[in-house]
Amino acid sequence: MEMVLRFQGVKKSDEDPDPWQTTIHPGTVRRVLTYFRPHIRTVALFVVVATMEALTVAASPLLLKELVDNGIVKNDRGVVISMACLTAGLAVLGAVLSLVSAYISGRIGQGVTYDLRVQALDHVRRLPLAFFTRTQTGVLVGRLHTELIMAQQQFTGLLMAATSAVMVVVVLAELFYLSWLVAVITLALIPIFIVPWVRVGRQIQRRTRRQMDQNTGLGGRLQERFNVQGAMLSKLFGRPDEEMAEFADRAQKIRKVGVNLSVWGRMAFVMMTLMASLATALVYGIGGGLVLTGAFQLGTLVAIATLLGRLFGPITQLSGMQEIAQTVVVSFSRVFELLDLKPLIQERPDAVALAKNVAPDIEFENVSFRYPTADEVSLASLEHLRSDRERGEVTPDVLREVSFHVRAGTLTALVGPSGAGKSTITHLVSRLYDPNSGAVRVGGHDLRDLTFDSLRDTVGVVSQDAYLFHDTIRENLLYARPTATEDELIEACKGAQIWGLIASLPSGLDTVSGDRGYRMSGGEKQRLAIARLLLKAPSVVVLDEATAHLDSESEAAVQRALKIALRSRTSLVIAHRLSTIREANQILVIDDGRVAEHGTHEELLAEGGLYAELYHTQFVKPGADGAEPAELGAGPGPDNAQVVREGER
Ligand SMILES: Nc1ncnc2c1ncn2[C@@H]1O[C@H](COP(=O)(O)OP(=O)(O)OP(=O)(O)O)[C@@H](O)[C@H]1O
Repeated sequence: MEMVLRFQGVKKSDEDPDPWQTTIHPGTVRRVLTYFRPHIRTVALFVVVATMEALTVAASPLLLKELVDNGIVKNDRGVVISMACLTAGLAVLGAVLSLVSAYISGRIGQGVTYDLRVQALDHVRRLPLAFFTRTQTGVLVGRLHTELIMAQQQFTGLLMAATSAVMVVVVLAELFYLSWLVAVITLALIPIFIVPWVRVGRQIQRRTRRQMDQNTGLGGRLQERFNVQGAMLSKLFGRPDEEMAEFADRAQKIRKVGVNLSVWGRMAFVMMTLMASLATALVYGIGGGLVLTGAFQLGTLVAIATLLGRLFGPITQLSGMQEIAQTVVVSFSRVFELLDLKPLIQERPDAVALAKNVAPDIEFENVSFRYPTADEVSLASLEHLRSDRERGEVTPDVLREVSFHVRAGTLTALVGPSGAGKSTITHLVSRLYDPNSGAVRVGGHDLRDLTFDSLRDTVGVVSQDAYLFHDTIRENLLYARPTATEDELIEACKGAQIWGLIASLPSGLDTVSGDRGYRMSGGEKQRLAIARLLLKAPSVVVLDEATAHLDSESEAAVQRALKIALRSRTSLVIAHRLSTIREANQILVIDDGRVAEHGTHEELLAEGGLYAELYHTQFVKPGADGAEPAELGAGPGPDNAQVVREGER
């Protein structure tokens, strides 16, 4: 049976739907409890300390009774002093125990959420690229970070409420011991105080969750708009007034819920104080009368009044327990949702490693592929913009029955119209996706039979727009090989034709690069990526040549760097430069997800098919007799660096 947690009575008109109104699947609570198992000893210690704390709290009213009845009333100074000292001692002990229990409950709460956080981060790290292409980064970060912080706080609150449960039991037992009549009246009156309190608690919880959702939403939006690319896009295309209005609207909602929350928080405090005062008045009113009639001793009255003062805090805390528990379970279940996403790409238990330092061949055999649907790889709640219909929509095959063979140590160039499937082919070689049918083989092994480590070591990728972390150039390079020495780093940079630039920077390799550091040009970034590749020294290179216009100096430098990077390696290059295409051992012309033609430059030109057409319309400057070839997708540049043929390697 499914348990549906619904929080009724929320004004929804101008609010987003409440994501906390969530269906909890059977077994979720049990699954949350399994996270306690490793901390069971700490939980046991917590119960012991919480019980001791409750006993110290409960003992002091009895000492006060003794002080009044046998000290003050009987005029015995010794009893007064000793009971006062004992009460003070107990108060100190109670305070120490309270701190200890807060520490232990904090440890349990943090421990449980630590386990969940590490597990979730590890799992998300393994999810396929398709998951990240679909998911809104800000929302994912919110789910993994902000919401878990909230879960942890609530979790600690839940444990503190458990202390309250022990306290309520002990205090009620003592009340019955002192006067069963007062105890019964108290029990009867508790609901009158508790019902409004529960309502207030619920409002606070709901608003806290809404505040968190709104903060996460705004955080995600800021992250998207204020990174360098986002900021540039919004400066070039943005509609500043509308965007500002949207930000202001989100900020306004946060402000509104914040004001609301502070009022409800104050209301809780006022109610608590009011309840304690009313209870004290009631006890002294009724109990005072009983003392006058002789039914009660004065000490008993003082003890009961003190006890009641200590009952309300724990009871109010307990009354909010259900709401807190719901929040914890919902928070956890939102992380479980992520954990339950099965990575489409998995390593087989019997996976084998490829031989190291030997350039393998690459083979595509009848490979068909379509990009996975949103339902297959991601969660609706992390995508926001997609409709249910779109989520299940199956996209058409992007590759259809693709077969080709790249011999070991040779260069294959992929050319073809935009959207033909060239990048998709390279994605399959690095196993970012698995084919839907057919097989991709490297060194004779189906990629699905290889270990992730060995595939990662074997295949090196240089993309068009190489990504750099916001870190020093050194750290960005060491990412490829953490053990590289200074000399090896310099050697790689020299090979990639980027050392001249790095050496001229005041901080050299320690210059911070990336979005917020030293901004490298497209050509420089690609050469740094080539340096990273040289350090990694893979035996297969997958390269997407930059289409961006490079000045002739950069162009020549990139070509020289490539010449070194591709030497003795099996290479698959999405080629945009004529120099690369001409020098390739094999050219594959990709069109509409198929290999339309294959051969060398000369063979394909002679064939007079799609390649010849592409060559004449895009490779050769139109309109000029005997025109010089231009670079495909790049501006004209000297063809002074040649990628070596197999024989020259
Ligand atoms: N993540 C994705 N999800 C769904 N479809 C995708 C995805 N990535 C690419 N496609 C689609 O797959 C097809 C092939 O794309 P691909 O990037 O492989 O083409 P390409 O030949 O490399 O194009 P270009 O030269 O413009 O980079 C295109 O129709 C594209 O829209």
